[in-house]
Formats: sequence, C-alpha cells, structure tokens
Amino acid sequence: MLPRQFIAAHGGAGGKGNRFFLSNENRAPMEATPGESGEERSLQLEMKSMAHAGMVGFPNAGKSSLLRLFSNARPAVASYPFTTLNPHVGVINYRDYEQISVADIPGIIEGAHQNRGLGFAFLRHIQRCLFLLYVLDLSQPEPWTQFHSLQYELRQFDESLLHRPHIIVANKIDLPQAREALQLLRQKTQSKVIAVSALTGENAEELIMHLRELYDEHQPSQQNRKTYSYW
Ligand SMILES: Nc1nc2c(ncn2[C@@H]2O[C@H](COP(=O)(O)OP(=O)(O)OP(=O)(O)O)[C@@H](O)[C@H]2O)c(=O)[nH]1
Ligand SMILES: [Mg+2]
Repeated sequence: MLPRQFIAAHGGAGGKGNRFFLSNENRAPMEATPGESGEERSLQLEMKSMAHAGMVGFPNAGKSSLLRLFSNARPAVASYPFTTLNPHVGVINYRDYEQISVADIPGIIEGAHQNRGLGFAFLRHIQRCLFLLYVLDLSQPEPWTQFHSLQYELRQFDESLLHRPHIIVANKIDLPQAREALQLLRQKTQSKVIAVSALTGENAEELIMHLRELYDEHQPSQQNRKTYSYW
C-alpha cells in the first residue's frame, strides 16, 4: 500500500519570536526575526482511478456495454474497436446502500506492451483495484486465448496484477456458438467464469451478486454482510 500522506515540500525553519528577546532589561520585546523560506517544488500529479473492480478485455469484448448494464455510467458503445479512449468509472448501487465502483478502460490487444493498439499505459488505472474482471468475447474463436494474452500483457506491465483476485466475465452468451465456447473455456481455466450477455442482460444479476461477494471478501475494513440485493 502506498503511504497516504507525504511531505511535498518542507517549510522553512521558524524565526525567533518576541519571547526569544525577553530579558530583564526588556520585559516586552517587540523584536523578532523572520523565518527562513520554505522549499518550493513543482509537482505534476496524476490521479489514478481507484475503482473497486477493474475491467480488462480486448477491444469490442463488451466492457463498456457491461458498465452501462449494471451502473449509471454511460460510456460510448460501438461495434468498432477502441471505442473507449478514456477510462470510465461506474457505480453499482446495492439495496443496503453499499456501492461498488467498476472501471472500464480502453481495450488491450496482444502486443499492447510494445505500444500496439492504444498501448497498455491505461493499465495504471486498474493498479489499485481490489479485483479484476477479465471480459472475454465468447463469439470469438478460442476465447481462452484472449485470457492468456490479457494476462501476458498485464504481466509485462505489472506482475502483481496477476495475483489480484479475479473472475472471467464471458460476454456475448447470446450469440451462436457461444455456449460451446463457454464449455471449452471452463475446461481450460481454473478461474471462476460467469457467462453473461451485456446485450440481453442474461445473467447480469448473477454477475452483480458475485461482484458483491468479491467485494465483501476483499474489503478488509468492512464487516461482511450476508443479506443484500441489487436495486
Ligand atoms: N450480441 C452481443 N453484442 C454485444 C454484447 N456486449 C456488447 N456487444 C456489442 O459489441 C460491440 C462492442 O461493445 P463495447 O461495449 O463498445 O465494447 P468494449 O469492450 O467497450 O470496446 P472498446 O471500448 O473498443 O475496448 C458493440 O456493438 C456492442 O453492442 C453482448 O453481450 N452480445
Ligand atoms: Mg469500450
């Protein structure tokens, strides 16, 4: 964990106040010396989004569609890759007033670490997320290769991201052949897979509930709450 506070610039040493000049001769000194100047620094700060969950996926996998489905965020959705150019954060509201924020970042492609596509610098926005959602497109052949490529790119960026709790969100279950692909995907990975359709909303509830379980499990300061439901 990064320290929450740091000193950006030290103040200068204080001057001598009136009391310093107090003496038997001078019971009410009006003398004082000015303090030294403080340090001066120019800082450029970058805010990293701090969502609870971070979505990673290939372009067009449906990350923004999912965010629109379960939160109030309205990122653009379109049938061409790299629709999302900037990170978006959406908030899921639960009935017990708990809120989980989810970050949607631009699509990552194979070779992103060599600056292919939009590069992988956007991954910095998910570095502080408690858990990750790998969003895969089930309509693409061998969707598990997307998972491996995404993990490979994450590793190049920050190996610790691979140890982050995660689930696979297998999207586009409504499309032909998606169910067969899902079966194979499940055989080829040990990760938890939740199949959904951002288009029809199929299984959205299950995903939302599972996010809550992940959140309760990995939110150390919070007391786990057993009864909850989505708005
Ligand atoms: N059939 C079907 N289409 C979907 C589903 N989810 C998303 N799409 C479509 O897939 C396309 C891409 O969706 P986006 O949500 O923009 O994908 P993205 O992952 O945010 O893409 P980038 O921003 O380019 O990384 C759009 O045409 C969506 O309508 C789904 O579950 N089923
Ligand atoms: Mg998008």
